Amino acid sequence: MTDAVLVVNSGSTSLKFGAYTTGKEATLLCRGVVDSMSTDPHFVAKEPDGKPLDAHEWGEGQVLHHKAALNYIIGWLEQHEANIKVVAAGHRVVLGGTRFDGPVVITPEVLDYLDGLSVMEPSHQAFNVRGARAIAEDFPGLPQVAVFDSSFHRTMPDVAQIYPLPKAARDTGVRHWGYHGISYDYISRQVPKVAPEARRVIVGHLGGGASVCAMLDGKSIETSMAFAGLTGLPMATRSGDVPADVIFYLLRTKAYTSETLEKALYGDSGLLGLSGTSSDMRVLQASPDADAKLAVDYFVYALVKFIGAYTALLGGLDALVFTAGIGENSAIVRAAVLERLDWLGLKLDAAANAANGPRISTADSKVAAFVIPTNEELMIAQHTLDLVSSV
Ligand SMILES: Nc1ncnc2c1ncn2[C@@H]1O[C@H](COP(=O)(O)OP(=O)(O)O)[C@@H](O)[C@H]1O
Ligand SMILES: CC(=O)OP(=O)(O)O
Ligand SMILES: [Mg+2]
Repeated sequence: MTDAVLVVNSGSTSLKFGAYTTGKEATLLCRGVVDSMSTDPHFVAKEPDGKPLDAHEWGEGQVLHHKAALNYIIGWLEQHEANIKVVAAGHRVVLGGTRFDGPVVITPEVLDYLDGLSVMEPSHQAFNVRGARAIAEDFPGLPQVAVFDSSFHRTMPDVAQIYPLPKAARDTGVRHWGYHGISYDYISRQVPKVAPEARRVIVGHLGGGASVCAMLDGKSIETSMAFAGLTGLPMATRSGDVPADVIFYLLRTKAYTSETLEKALYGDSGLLGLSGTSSDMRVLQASPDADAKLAVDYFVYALVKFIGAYTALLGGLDALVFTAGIGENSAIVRAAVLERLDWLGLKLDAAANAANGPRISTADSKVAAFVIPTNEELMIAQHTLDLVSSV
């Protein structure tokens, strides 16, 4: 049996996992997902290089709760060819609130605090907590750690962490939290390896959820995803920034109720809303449809707008980094963004960009641009090992 840290990213309908070695440096043993948990649950496990290891289906119409999914995963790890004994679990939790600016060992009291934050972040938080609670109930002796997306952004200056609202509204706990911090934490540790001189860095975490982060000396000073997972860049199905006056108009005219509008902003907007056909950048890029092109154009437009603003906040730019699904794989989006940043002295190396980097700017470009694959799971495994071995 190999001892392992189980990394869990527990979402609303999917539960992603990775098993990592213990010891000084975490190394991936295997990973997988239980998908479509409320409609057609199926399990897939893969080797670190992506080779399929195993699969299982529960059947269409079946509902698999987080608890059952985690029991299945832990049982599978121990019993199948993987032969892995889970000795600790690390969870991705999007919001740590004011209490946690770094990873924390999970206790029942910590879980209650984190669950209490779900009202602020409806799309991830409650599901993240549910995964941790399921393990706490069924494997009570297992040490667990929560690693937060919002923690990385607690270095933002005070002025960047507030909104210009009346004190009564601010006193309810409204803050610019920021997200994707586990990914930014990882990237901030990679940047010095490829650009040791770079102090002013902008990173685009462009996945299904997407955001931009301005980093000075590896620390977040601003980020685009704001209070919950809805704001900033347009995303696969989330709107990104939409003015509050538009929201009020849609409610006042009764085009939507607050429930249907929230659902539309989270689930039917962004790339899907603009294209009317797909939330997947790959599909949109390949489509001849004018609305698909509009969706891609808007994504690039919003990205350039944030990069421009963040360059001003940083007082210039040394390096631009693309990461996550779109950032790592879409040469089209990266080229379109860099083309519009020519004024910054950013020069695209087209061949390197087509090969997905790592450096996609030319040697004489004043600003360097990189593709750096993110690794949120490794970051969670490492933080978990650090905390568990120190308790
Ligand atoms: N080759 C590609 N070209 C363009 N976009 C891609 C490519 N591969 C993946 N993507 C985009 O990446 C997105 C998923 O990113 P990822 O970081 O894996 O997402 P998440 O963590 O949100 O599930 C997909 O929605 C898809 O649009
Ligand atoms: C916080 C957030 O939006 O995460 P994801 O991109 O995983 O949906
Ligand atoms: Mg992601």
